[in-house]
Amino acid sequence: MTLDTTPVLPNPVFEGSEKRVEIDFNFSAASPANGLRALSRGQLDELMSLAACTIVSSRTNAELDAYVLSESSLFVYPTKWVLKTCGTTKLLRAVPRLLEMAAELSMAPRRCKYSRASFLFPEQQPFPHTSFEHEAFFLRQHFGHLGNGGSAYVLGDMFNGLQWHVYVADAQGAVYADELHPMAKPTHKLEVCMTDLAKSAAAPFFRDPAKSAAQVTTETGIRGLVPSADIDDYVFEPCGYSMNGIAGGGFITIHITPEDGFSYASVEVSGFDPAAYDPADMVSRILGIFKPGKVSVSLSVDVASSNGEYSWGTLAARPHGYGCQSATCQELATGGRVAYYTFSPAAVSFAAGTKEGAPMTAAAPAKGGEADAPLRPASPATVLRSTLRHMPSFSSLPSDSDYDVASTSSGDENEVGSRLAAALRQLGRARSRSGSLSPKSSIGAASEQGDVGAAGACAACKGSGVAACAGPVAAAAVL
Ligand SMILES: C[S@@+](CC[C@H](N)C(=O)[O-])C[C@H]1O[C@@H](n2cnc3c(N)ncnc32)[C@H](O)[C@@H]1O
Repeated sequence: MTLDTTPVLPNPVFEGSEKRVEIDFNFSAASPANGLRALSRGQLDELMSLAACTIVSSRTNAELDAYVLSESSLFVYPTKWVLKTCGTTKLLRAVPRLLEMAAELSMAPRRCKYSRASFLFPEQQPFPHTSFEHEAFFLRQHFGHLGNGGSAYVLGDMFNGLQWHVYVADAQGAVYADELHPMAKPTHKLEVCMTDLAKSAAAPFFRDPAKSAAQVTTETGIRGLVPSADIDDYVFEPCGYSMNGIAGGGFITIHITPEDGFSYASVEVSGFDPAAYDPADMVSRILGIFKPGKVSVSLSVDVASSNGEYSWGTLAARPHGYGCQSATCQELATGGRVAYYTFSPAAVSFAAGTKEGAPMTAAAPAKGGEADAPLRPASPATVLRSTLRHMPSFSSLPSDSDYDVASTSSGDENEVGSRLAAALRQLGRARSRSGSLSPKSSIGAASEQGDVGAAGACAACKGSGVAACAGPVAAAAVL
């Protein structure tokens, strides 16, 4: 008799990995002075229900309104909308109605950026989050009139760690820092996604009725990440944690799924002066709290520097105890750039000469790491999830008219599904005809555009023995 040794994951599982959309709007003379902040609570509730989540609590200051959601967070500035949701939410379904509500305020979109890491359970996502291609085409239907129609990129290593997906469209095309209105500032963003949290690090995020959310925030070290922030924190029942911290025009937002088997945590630090903190130090402190087995770090800025040099978007040091699996830089067609890194303690083991497949005993645990830090070979379940996550992307695409998914916010999903199926059949035919990348497609071209060589010259990975490194990060990474 053969025993089936495939590990069974708890059911239901929770998809921690978030989808995030950031839309910048233009004011007009007829717009209210507070712009999008004039949207009523009823309107926000309607939008959240389209995205399939609810508002749990809120904080406000002179610059923005911040909402903790049942699944992640919403930030509303006068001209900027940032919605981040996880689970099986339908984030993009809220976009068409948001654009209608903004039009009623005489505001039109100027820029849209959508980003997300790989889903842990992609097969559970609802349309249009069924694939990055579906998401990108959905976005193109609504923002394709901006600038070049939008560009879509996939960064990172397909086999090791999460990949990072980015769609961006900007009415102005490439934007340079020295062309910005004097009052306007580029937005700098650090996003850290972590999986396989150490059990001891995940434990405080299971609800203890004797502890307040504020105690959890302080005792875990979360409060110390941005000490000046006004914090709105929430511990879910029986587990799960979300927080927003706002300070001036910047925010930190943290979301934690502590369940063993699919543990996940994300930390985003956005909108602060880039000189206010060192991203490498921030990453180290975050890893000290969560002690994850896998880490991805995205550093992005939304405009290009005038001379093409960037002081932001590189990590000055590799996190202690972690090795770099991949380092990729993507200059955005709209100006600005995204640098994306994946780290894992395993990479350190390889660097130390541990044989593949042998039990891993990492020489150096993560900063503040403990004996139970998850330094272990991938389990079959992890490999299965990784395989699902890395199903191949399209290498050529049907035309927009073949793929009209603009009306899906209220449309018939079956009909949309049929149209998609037809488009996919056509894609299959086109693919077998050409067998190569369509020149007009930017999706799936990340390795051409984003990876900057493979000569092993990446300072981040030098000597680590990592085969998957995309190469040097714009010659600037000095990990
Ligand atoms: C707090 S939210 C955080 C989402 C975030 N993207 C993440 O996973 O890091 C998800 C966590 O809360 C738990 N949870 C409990 N009640 C929930 C609810 N009503 N809606 C969403 N998540 C809930 C989930 O099981 C999960 O552990």
